[in-house]
Amino acid sequence: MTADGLEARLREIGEQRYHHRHPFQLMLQNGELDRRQVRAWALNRYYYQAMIPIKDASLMARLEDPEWRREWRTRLVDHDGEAPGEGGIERWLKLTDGLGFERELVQSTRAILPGTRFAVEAYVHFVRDRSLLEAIASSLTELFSPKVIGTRVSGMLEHYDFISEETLAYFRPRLTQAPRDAERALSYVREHARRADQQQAVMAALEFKCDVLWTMLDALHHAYIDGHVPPGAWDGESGLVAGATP
Ligand SMILES: O=C(O)c1cc(C(=O)O)c2c(n1)C(=O)C(=O)c1cc(C(=O)O)[nH]c1-2
Repeated sequence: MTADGLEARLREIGEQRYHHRHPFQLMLQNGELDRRQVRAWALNRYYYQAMIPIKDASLMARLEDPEWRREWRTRLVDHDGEAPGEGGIERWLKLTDGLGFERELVQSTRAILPGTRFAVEAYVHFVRDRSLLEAIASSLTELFSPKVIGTRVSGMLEHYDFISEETLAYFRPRLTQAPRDAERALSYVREHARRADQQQAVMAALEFKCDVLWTMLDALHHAYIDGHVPPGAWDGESGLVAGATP
């Protein structure tokens, strides 16, 4: 397959399997969730945010070219910031603050769903254990994130009176960071996946990553929409600051 052919296949995988199609995502953007369900989403997704720089640090440690390490380093800065109080993780905490969560509960991650934990850990392990090409390819879901983020942000602002531009501040920089990161990862993959077996591995890596994101939303759906909250996971009430609207 040519590089263009491979890119077209990758875009097809995203169209079919990315979480923009997940029922929980559709309910979130269409205003069909209650405050408790939106809280559960923010609480669980914190774990993804917190682990992204850890997976990127492990990926970066395997990049032998300083040029590529410099490129990848910006991802760590985007999430961790250059100083305390900055960066994506901190902005995600602004969202959980806005939803009334105590930071201690969020940052401890003790109340997240086991499904969230297993899915996110699987991503971190995949990036650590597979080839560098597969690790980089697994970040390519970001080709599709600006669109789903745009729909999610405008839907949430329209439908939920407990959500504001300020609490959703996490997503604004992602609209420029994600395309930049995805373009770099895509150019790496186009250049390095030449043989058929490499191209198959790249497509499988993207499918795996779509499954990670899908599984995170499945876990939320099962617990907080179907009502099967696993033992030990957030019960919908605890961990809120005194005076937060239930
Ligand atoms: O809101 C979203 O739908 C969404 C999706 C994804 C993604 O496609 O993996 C990421 C993000 N957000 C995100 O904010 C982010 O920092 C991020 C990093 C990565 C990655 O795989 O390295 N994906 C994503």
